Amino acid sequence: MEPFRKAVLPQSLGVTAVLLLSLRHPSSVAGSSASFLRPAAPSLLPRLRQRPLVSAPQPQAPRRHQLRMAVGTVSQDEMKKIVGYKAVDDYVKSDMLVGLGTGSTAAFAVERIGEKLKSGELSNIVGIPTSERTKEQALSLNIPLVTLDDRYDIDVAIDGADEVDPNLDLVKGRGGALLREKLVEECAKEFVVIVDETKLQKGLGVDGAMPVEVNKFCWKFVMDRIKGLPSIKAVKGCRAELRMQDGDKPYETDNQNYIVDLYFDEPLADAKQAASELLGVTGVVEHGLFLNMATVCLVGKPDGTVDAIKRPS
Ligand SMILES: O=C[C@H](O)[C@H](O)[C@H](O)COP(=O)(O)O
Repeated sequence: MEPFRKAVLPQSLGVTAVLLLSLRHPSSVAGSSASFLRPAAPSLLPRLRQRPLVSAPQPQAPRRHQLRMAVGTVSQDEMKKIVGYKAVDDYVKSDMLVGLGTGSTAAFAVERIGEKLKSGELSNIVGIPTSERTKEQALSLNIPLVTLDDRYDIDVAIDGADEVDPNLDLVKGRGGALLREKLVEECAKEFVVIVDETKLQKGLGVDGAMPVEVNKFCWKFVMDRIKGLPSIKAVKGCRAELRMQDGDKPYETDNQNYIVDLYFDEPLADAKQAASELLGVTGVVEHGLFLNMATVCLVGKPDGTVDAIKRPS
């Protein structure tokens, strides 16, 4: 991973230059990024100048370095778009059942599927959305949908993540969709994680909230029990907060549950143990540790290229 410097660049800088460079010198675009950019280039350039077509901002648990940008060329939003489009171009084929993720990065993958269905490049795609907002976006793009109750032979799921460690284990759920995401992504033959480079971490739980979805009933009691779990309370600086929305109202998930966000000053020493202890607490519905699930991670980089990292075997 390249080091980050805290610097803010004008958004207009960069992507145009990188795309022009990529078009003139395709070999300068890393790996399979070249094949991604070449066919899409004529239509991609004008589109990248627009603001991203994502749904209205959702309440998100804060991320410590959310505004951090690498000194480079493309903005964080542009990295998300490039990586979201590439995931669809590389992993989605006609006739597939596709898990549709949630969040600002996954929204670009959904957008690309809609676009390719409309143009006829893809046909007979059926999606399974991981949240109500993804469902709305997919329906607006005329993507046919089913639920897990109808089918669960998912060929590929594409979703963002809040943190990715070197084993491709993840923290997810800062957008509140963790339960449905985990249900869908556990069924997928291929789970493609799409992130910009700022999401790569050496360990899990250190760059912002680690969400836990809990039943509303006796949530304070459940939160206290979570804080007291050996693998949680042992982590330096551990604290727990009920996620709020609009100031003083608890945030509610699509499943009408609450979210307890855990914060730490250092990464979880044993994420597997923490996952198992969390699920042992009555009242915990699901947690945001997605361990041993991702099969590949596509990482959007500040120079407009994409790295593909396979799960270490
Ligand atoms: O609940 C939200 C999901 O887990 C998202 O995949 C995650 O928060 C990443 O979202 P974004 O791509 O907006 O950073």
